[in-house]
Amino acid sequence: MNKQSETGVDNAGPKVTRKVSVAVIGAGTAGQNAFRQASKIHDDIVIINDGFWTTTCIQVGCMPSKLLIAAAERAHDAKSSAKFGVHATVQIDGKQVMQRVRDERNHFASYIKKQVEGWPDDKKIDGRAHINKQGLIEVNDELIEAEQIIIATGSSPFIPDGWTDKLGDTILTSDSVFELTDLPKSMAVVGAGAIGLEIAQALTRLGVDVTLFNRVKRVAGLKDDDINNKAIDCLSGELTMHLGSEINNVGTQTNAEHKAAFIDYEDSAGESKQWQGEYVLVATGRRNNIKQLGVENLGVELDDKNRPKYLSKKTGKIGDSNVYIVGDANTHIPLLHVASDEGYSAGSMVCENEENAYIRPPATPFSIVFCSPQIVNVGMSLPEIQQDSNLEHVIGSVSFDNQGRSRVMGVNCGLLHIYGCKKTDKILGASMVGPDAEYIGHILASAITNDLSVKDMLDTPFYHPTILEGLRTALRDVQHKMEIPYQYQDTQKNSS
Ligand SMILES: Cc1cc2nc3c(=O)[nH]c(=O)nc-3n(C[C@H](O)[C@H](O)[C@H](O)COP(=O)(O)OP(=O)(O)OC[C@H]3O[C@@H](n4cnc5c(N)ncnc54)[C@H](O)[C@@H]3O)c2cc1C
Ligand SMILES: NC(=O)c1ccc[n+]([C@@H]2O[C@H](COP(=O)([O-])OP(=O)(O)OC[C@H]3O[C@@H](n4cnc5c(N)ncnc54)[C@H](O)[C@@H]3O)[C@@H](O)[C@H]2O)c1
Repeated sequence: MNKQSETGVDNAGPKVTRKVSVAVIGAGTAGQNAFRQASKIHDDIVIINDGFWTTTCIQVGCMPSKLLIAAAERAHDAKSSAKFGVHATVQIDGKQVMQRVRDERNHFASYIKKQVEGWPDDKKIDGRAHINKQGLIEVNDELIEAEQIIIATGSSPFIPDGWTDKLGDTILTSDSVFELTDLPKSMAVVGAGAIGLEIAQALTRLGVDVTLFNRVKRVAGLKDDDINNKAIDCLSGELTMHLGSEINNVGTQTNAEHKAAFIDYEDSAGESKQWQGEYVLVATGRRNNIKQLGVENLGVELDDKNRPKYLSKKTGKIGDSNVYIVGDANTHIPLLHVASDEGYSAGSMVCENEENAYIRPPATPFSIVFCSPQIVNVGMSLPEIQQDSNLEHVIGSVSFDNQGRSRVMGVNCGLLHIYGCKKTDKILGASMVGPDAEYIGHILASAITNDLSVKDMLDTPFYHPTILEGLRTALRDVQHKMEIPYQYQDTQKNSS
């Protein structure tokens, strides 16, 4: 990877301190997997990481957010049990809630720490890497020449220009919110993507006065309008949302000796308003950590959104170079299981027997937002399907508002759309808001990955009474709309 030796240009600068077969930059999920895999073959390998060695997912991402949601669900169940004739008094100890989030997070982190501690010290470098003009990796006082480089530098919260200064210590992101030692009284959450929705609802359920802002009338980036509208409908019962609002200014002001954050915004009707409260959690998206890294010095071209061009979605390889960009760093699908698979594949690719490497196929697109009811997307989105005129599609649908088991459990709000292909009897994709969506999503993802037909799925048993029977109703609707007469039986309509 040393451009100096390729070009023959003499470099009067510092000398290379080590030469390695493989350098992994970033020790999150993707980087650690790549390192573990590549270490099976290569001994001259190095992994460089800036910050904690325990992964974003465990430290500030998936795990602490789900721990907060777990507490919120307990509070919600207790508070909403009166309709079952069960009356409970709920007292929320904010300090204990936040302490458990961190204690359990640290418990998960300790396993990763232990693994990393087991790696030889001379293969780990704690520091921020930069790739210099010669294509060499600069980190601390080292200059490393690597034959192959795996970049797994992850992503960071995006904060709109100037907000950090204007909001001072009232600003929070997902990197800092889980470090709060107590639950605040009030909070604005800006951004109704996965992060904003999950945290806003959890904190609301824990008694925080939360106001959620989003500039478009959409939650969780839903692309199917009916599902989006249903999600807004289900969530708005307990969550104060200003969707389609435009934030014009943010800042702090002192009222009666208390410092408060404020947000000046125009609501969706165009009326100017102000919100005031204790904290502003900025959840306006994440950006890949690549801009400052110097990847252009390795010949990697980035597009105007900092996405690497010529990226193999299977392996993270960039064109025919010896550079791999995996996990959130490549922005392809910034989710944990994808980072994990991509790291594994890149780690296998840099091994000598590349041809025999097991490369996991790109996963079927699949995402879950753990708000309540959950939001799930699987396979192709509706706009993607609609753009392809060859895909003759039908939309099978089921409402969970009156679905048997959902109603029994008091979680009956939701809608599932399954996009079926008329020509092939296969499932193209699905979008859902509703109870047990995480399980329904997994079944659909498995069906798409394994190329099952709608008939195959309907020939498998659905136990009664389950929320999953709703999936069967939607599949039957798909089959009915496909108008494949030999498959559709009127009698099947009676599901319970
Ligand atoms: C609040 C939150 C909740 C989430 N919930 C979920 C969820 O429920 N399910 C899900 O699938 N996904 C979830 N995600 C996304 C998931 O956490 C990420 O997709 C995943 O952790 C990315 O892993 P990674 O290995 O690509 O990056 P990371 O784990 O971020 O690792 C990157 C590492 O590289 C280091 N680094 C960066 N630049 C340099 C440099 N120049 N030199 C050296 N080191 C560097 C970083 O410090 C970091 O240690 C969530 C994310 C957040 C923030
Ligand atoms: N359950 C999960 O799988 C999970 C959970 C959390 C995070 N994640 C990952 O983290 C990524 C980032 O999540 P995210 O929620 O931060 O980003 P996102 O891009 O999904 O959502 C950001 C939201 O902020 C809004 N927004 C942006 N700028 C705004 C502004 N100035 N004013 C008002 N609204 C604004 C956008 O319209 C969008 O709705 C996700 O794409 C996902 O990959 C996954």
